[in-house]
Amino acid sequence: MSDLLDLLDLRDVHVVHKARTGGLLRRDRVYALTGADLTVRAGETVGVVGESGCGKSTLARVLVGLQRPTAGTVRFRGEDLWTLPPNRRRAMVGSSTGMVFQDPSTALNRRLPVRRILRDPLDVHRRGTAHERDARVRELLGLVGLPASALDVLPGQLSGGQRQRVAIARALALGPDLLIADEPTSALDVSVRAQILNLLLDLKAQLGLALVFVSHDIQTVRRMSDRVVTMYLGRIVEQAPAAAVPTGARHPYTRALFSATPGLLDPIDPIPLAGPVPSATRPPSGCPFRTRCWKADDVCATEMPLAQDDGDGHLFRCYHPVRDGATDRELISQAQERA
Ligand SMILES: Nc1ncnc2c1ncn2[C@@H]1O[C@H](COP(=O)(O)OP(=O)(O)OP(=O)(O)O)[C@@H](O)[C@H]1O
Repeated sequence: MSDLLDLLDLRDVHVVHKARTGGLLRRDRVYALTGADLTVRAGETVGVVGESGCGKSTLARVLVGLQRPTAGTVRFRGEDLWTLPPNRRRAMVGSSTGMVFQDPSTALNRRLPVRRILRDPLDVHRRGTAHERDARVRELLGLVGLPASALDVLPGQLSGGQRQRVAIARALALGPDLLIADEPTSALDVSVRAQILNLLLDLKAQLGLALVFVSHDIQTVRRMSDRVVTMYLGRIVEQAPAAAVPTGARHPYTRALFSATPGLLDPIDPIPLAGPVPSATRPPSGCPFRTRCWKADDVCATEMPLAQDDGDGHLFRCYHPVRDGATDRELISQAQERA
């Protein structure tokens, strides 16, 4: 049931790519996103974590209407996006969402001065008079903490951090309700990462934005988010209030992922997992994590478990969830025994 605070609602969304993974003539199906259910509410920050290739960017692209799902529905403020006429869909998504990509060097047109980069979305969407657009461009620069002197420079003349500020300003140009940041700091020097993360948090508070934040850096995700979404091999396996992660996480994979992050938990070693991540072209039947999970048994191979609700928006899909209050030491010894 959706309510007025729901901005985006994904129901049973699948994305299957065709890719040449097995030689020139063979095109395999890559199951990038499978059966995703996710609601993003106004003003909240949702962090998305998971190993490389688990479908985080695909999910982000679906959320901003850049990726059409193979199946399932994407509702934006209650409207089924992919049944709208293309012009309406683009206008709706374009003015209500903004996307910040990993690498501002490739995301910004190198030949255009900052002024043109920021004017462009306002011109395309015909926002206000020429005078108002110029004023908005100056306002955007101020919002991201850049001086007016940056208006006439090319992206190449700016530092990486300044370029990412320009990319954020551009994503904010049309006054979106939702900002999606896909690894927004991983291409930046370590010294400026915290500044960009703090800028995103300030903007979110100042403008009342919802923020979807995708990152490999799960410590940062946890610190920045209200809710943490864990993905594994194209599936959302858990969504938990950030305060409940990691020790209150119920899915074995979330526990294992966080246990591998130095400094977060007490244990000396990460929870050992069996074998590698299976291929997204041939995901295992049932729960995709079962081939590596120390708790898996025959039932896990049957079908994907239904989502269980732990209250307070905490959902997980597992036949053998981690017991509430289980310590990581306990989980490590269980996993070692099973190995
Ligand atoms: N256009 C595409 N064509 C074929 N396969 C694709 C395409 N885009 C993504 N994939 C595959 O879909 C799966 C999910 O990719 P995705 O980029 O969403 O993962 P990710 O979690 O964001 O990875 P990373 O953290 O490395 O960016 C991967 O197996 C990837 O190789």
